[in-house]
Amino acid sequence: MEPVGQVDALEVPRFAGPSTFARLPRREDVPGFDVAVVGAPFDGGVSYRPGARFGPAAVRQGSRLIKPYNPALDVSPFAVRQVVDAGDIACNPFDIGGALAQVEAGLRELTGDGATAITIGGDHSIALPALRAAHALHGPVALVHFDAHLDTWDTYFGEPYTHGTPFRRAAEEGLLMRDASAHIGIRGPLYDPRDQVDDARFGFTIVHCAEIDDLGVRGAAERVRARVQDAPVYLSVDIDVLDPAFAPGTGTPESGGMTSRELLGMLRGLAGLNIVGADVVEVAPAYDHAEITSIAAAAVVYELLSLPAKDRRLP
Ligand SMILES: N=C(N)NCCCC(=O)O
Ligand SMILES: [Zn+2]
Ligand SMILES: [Zn+2]
Repeated sequence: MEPVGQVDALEVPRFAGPSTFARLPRREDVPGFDVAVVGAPFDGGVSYRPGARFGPAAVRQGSRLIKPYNPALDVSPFAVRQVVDAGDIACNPFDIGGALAQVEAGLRELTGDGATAITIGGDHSIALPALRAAHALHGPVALVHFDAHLDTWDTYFGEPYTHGTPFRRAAEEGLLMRDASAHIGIRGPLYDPRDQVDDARFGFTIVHCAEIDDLGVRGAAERVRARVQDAPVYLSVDIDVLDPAFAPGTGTPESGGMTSRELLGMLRGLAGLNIVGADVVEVAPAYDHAEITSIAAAAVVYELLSLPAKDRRLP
């Protein structure tokens, strides 16, 4: 059966009707699916500005202009696989551990029959249960992590589960392959020089944001490809990897970031990797202007949906 695609924007105006991601069908509207876009509206792990709980709704709204054909990768991602919007996972806003368990259970349920999920956060703490769910299916994964921040810190106020700590927990829990993961876009002040030593110990290499000036987008993508090779990849995009000019609507903005063109170009440069799961997190729409951040995040999700579709082209 042909996949059910988007509502036709030449028949029903883009601004009309329900706000599913890219105006795709809801999970319950089709018999089955290959890929689910799902919201994890939880922001109980933030250290600064709150509001990422409204990220999923804002990214859906920011996705209304997306069209079916992606010329940059020469694919029609919604024609070669059934992509659905699976709604939001209900997350307890008063219980971090409970919310993370709900995200893990929600993702396991969605992906148990071989589908993949792209999760829209929510703050970055939701990447930990997403990695747990990916690990349950694939074993240890290579993490490709776009962010201004390392997010491998230990605790905040003594708390282990926060948006600054998911990848330390993931390494401790054995969810990551040894020496296969990479951070891209890192910049800004650290707490201590040892932060980077700890980070390396957890198996990460860093493509610092300023290095992209010298390596170029293609060179930076090459470094990531060489690092992960054919490992199962979990791809996590903290929208604050973009400069605040390109993503003002986020909780912990850092000056001197990537342009959205660089980020989209780097994602396209990762076509062919074995991506088993992904997220886009930290969109906090209360700080956004003119949907700049949510449109960028929606474009990131679109590229993520296009990457595996590249291998599944219609004849
Ligand atoms: N935005 C994320 N995920 N992490 C930022 C942590 C910044 C801090 O140490 O407060
Ligand atoms: Zn960040
Ligand atoms: Zn982060």
